[in-house]
Amino acid sequence: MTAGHGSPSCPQCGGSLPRQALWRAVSCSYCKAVVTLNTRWVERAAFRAAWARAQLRADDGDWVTLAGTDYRLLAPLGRGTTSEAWLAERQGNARLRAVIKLEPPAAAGKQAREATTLQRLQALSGPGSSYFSLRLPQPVAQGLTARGAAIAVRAWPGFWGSLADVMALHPQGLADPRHAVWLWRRVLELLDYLHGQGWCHLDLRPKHWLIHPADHGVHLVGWSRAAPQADPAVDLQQSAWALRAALAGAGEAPPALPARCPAALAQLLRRASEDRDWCRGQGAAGLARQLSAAALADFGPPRFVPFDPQRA
Ligand SMILES: Nc1ncnc2c1ncn2[C@@H]1O[C@H](COP(=O)(O)OP(=O)(O)OP(=O)(O)O)[C@@H](O)[C@H]1O
Repeated sequence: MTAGHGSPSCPQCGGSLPRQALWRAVSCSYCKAVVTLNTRWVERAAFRAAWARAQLRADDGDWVTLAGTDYRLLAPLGRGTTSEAWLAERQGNARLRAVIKLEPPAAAGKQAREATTLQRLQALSGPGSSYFSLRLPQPVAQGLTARGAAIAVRAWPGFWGSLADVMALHPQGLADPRHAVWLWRRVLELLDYLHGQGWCHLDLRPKHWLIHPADHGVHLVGWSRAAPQADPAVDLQQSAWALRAALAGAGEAPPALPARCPAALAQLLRRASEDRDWCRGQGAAGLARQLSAAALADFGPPRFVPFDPQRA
């Protein structure tokens, strides 16, 4: 604490300090506290101890080194045909929770494409970009590791599992068709933004829908096939098929909508999944409006229906 141009004073007892306190540590002659007023001064021993802690690598557990940085693998999250997704923690000074997808080395090219796509999606600017950039995967690193090709994205808190995981728990299909409404609405909102920016996802299978039960959120993963200047109606149709499958349950091909799915929602899902030209005419925003109207007709005014993936 300095009083203008006067002599500095001790922040602990208010006693006056020698001027050297402005650039180095001094001992207060009144209260004996070791004090410096230099905000850029760091004690060597404390800095070294902090640096050593940041470099610490426990010997237990699983590790991968990706793009020169160590990641500790914390828990498996899911599996694809040849891939494993892991919750991981980046080590070092800037710790970060990430999801790492490990695949055989031959997938490196596909993962590089996915990383480039994700960077381009994060760089989009326009109405809604700051909001939707948080709902799209944020790439952290990509490259080869000792365990194969890897891509890391920031982890989303609150994620439960994929829609495919929900379906595996419910071979008879979702018991409450009202959940189809928020699931589809979340994806249509994202598609409306994405299509408006000229991009399509092109692989909206249920395993790419990540579910956040508490806030009725859906995040999309699996961006390796995404492309600019494609037909947005493909995404709209695929999203409708994914929901038909979730409502119908396993073993139905093509998924037949069960009797518990009420008329307006069933008719909309049938049309959207089977009529690509109609989807193109509607666009994601048009489908979202149709969904609101169907939900009102079938279930009455909107209300929050808690989603428990175990009992849905
Ligand atoms: N970012 C993520 N966060 C949480 N889980 C994820 C994430 N990415 C993937 N997963 C989990 O891993 C599973 C498999 O992932 P994905 O479908 O992307 O792999 P894949 O089928 O091998 O790859 P691709 O779809 O590119 O062919 C997903 O269903 C999901 O459970």
